[in-house]
Amino acid sequence: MKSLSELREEIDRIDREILALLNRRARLAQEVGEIKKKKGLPFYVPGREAKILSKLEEINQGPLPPESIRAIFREIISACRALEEPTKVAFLGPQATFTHLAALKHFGTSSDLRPMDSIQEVFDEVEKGRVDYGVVPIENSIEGIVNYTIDMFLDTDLKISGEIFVSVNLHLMSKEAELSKVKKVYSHRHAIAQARKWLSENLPKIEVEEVSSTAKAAELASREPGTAAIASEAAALLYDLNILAKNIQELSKNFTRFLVIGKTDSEFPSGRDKTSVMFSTKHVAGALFKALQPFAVYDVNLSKIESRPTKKKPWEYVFFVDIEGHRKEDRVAKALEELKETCSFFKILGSYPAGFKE
Ligand SMILES: C=C(O[C@@H]1C=C(C(=O)O)C=C[C@H]1O)C(=O)O
Repeated sequence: MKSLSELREEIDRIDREILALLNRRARLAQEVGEIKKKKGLPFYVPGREAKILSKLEEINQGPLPPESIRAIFREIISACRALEEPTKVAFLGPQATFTHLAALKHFGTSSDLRPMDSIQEVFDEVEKGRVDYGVVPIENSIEGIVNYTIDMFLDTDLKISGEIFVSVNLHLMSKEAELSKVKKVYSHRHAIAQARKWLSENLPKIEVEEVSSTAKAAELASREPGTAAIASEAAALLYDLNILAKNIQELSKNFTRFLVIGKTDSEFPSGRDKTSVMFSTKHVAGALFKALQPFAVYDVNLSKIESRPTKKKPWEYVFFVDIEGHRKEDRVAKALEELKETCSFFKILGSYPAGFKE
């Protein structure tokens, strides 16, 4: 068996090799950047990045688990991209919200991440070209759709270029060191709903106040003695709070799904893509059935359907549908073409690499 010092020497040697390889990779990415600049192509190619990650996952033999491989390579890619220019990303702030975690998970720490006060502001920043992309929440696995985000697509021409899943682990945190000192709890509406059972069992008579985000709740709890927040671990770190109870959400498997919005979708198919469309049907019997039939005919799996009021005329609806596959794949293209023919309104919101649910 090798001694401790021998093992450490070998690790140091390997680290030097990794460093040299990382810089070789970075120089190649810079060359790619030069070519893209000359051709006027966007530097960020989400489909290519997703393909790199899934290929590495495929060949990985461990012991590192796939989520570690993805996290490490996300950072490598983020750093390589930043050599050209850090990708500018607006997200629903403040710092340490779950949307911030989603943006970090997708774009890496070498990106220029900018917190915004509202979902509307994230859309505005992208539309005005002040940032390259935006990250907004779209649905939670327990609470369902984020109406505000989905309705924004009625009024914008922005496209979807990515999706991100973040597992929501909610903790009760406070400046206080004991639960008995907590007299009031702050959090976001969704987080309060997800922790309702725990609250009624453990803090039954306590005032609970809704605020705009879990991070805002943590900030308030850091300033007001006798209060606590339900928020993420990142918020506890940022605001230096004690975690008094861990994982107080009702279901241990609780995810929020986020969308990346931009001026274009992800044109480059990654091999594991989704496509989102919105449409309205004519007011005739069987219209929705006819609209969705092409998906069955061309064997295209539908992963979500949501209907929302158009807000123009009462009782008129627009449907939002997510399907598996890229709009450039033959069967998807055919199904979408046929769907379009049956609709009074139809728009492709974008094709993008499917997010990883870890
Ligand atoms: C290097 C490229 O440009 C960017 C950086 C990538 C990387 O570092 O791997 C991948 C895709 C692009 O977002 C490329 O397109 O290959």
